[in-house]
Amino acid sequence: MLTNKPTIIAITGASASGKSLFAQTIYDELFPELGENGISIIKEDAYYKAQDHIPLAIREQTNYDHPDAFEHELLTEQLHQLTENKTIKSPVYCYKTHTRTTNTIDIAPTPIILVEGILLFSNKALRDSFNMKIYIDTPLDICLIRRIKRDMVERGRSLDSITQQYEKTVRPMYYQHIEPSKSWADIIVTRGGKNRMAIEVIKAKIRQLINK
Ligand SMILES: Nc1ncnc2c1ncn2[C@@H]1O[C@H](COP(=O)(O)OP(=O)(O)O)[C@@H](O)[C@H]1O
Ligand SMILES: Nc1ccn([C@@H]2O[C@H](COP(=O)(O)O)[C@@H](O)[C@H]2O)c(=O)n1
Repeated sequence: MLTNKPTIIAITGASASGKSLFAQTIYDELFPELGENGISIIKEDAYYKAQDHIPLAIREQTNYDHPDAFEHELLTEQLHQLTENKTIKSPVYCYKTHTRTTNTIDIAPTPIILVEGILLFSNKALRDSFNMKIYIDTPLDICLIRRIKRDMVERGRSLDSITQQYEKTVRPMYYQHIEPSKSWADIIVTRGGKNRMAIEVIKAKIRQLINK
């Protein structure tokens, strides 16, 4: 049971810019002090729309870099529930089948909630849920190299499918929707998930929020 409303910290930026690594590093380094009742991570990717009703070959063509690919209303509603001290059932997404699994994960309210994803600032109601907005600003060519390596190993993709998707949707949507959303950020973090000074600054701010 929380006595104060959670602080919700959004971490956005291009695909493979280092959002997950940045969030996970802050989580791991604060976990010994805060414990599992102190800090949690929510991934925007979990809120990609379910596509069970669409054949797999068609799902492979979906534009996953457009705001309409996400159920942002559900994410906004669930963040609101967390601020009301309620436990949520967060969806679980599968990048191989391009839809949600039948599972959900229970996430209880914690004083600090890190939310990470590519289009967190694209929806006003969602954006207004955040107490702190961080943009990870990594050059797009670096992101592409990281994405190729990651998606081949972790998301079951071929080099051909990664480069086709990159040209068709990932790159254009970055310039249309993600890069302009930088203007909503309170803090811009250069380079990515290993910017040590940025990690220390955010950790210090979180400690201050927890101890006040
Ligand atoms: N600063 C960095 N230096 C080297 N590798 C990085 C750095 N930041 C992230 N990575 C790696 O790049 C890949 C994509 O990073 P990830 O955090 O998953 O990006 P995102 O969540 O923004 O899509 C991962 O394999 C991650 O370990
Ligand atoms: N079925 C899907 C769903 C999403 N993607 C890609 O994931 C990217 C966002 O996730 P990051 O961890 O990289 O931020 C996004 O760029 C989508 O293109 C996908 O390929 N397939």
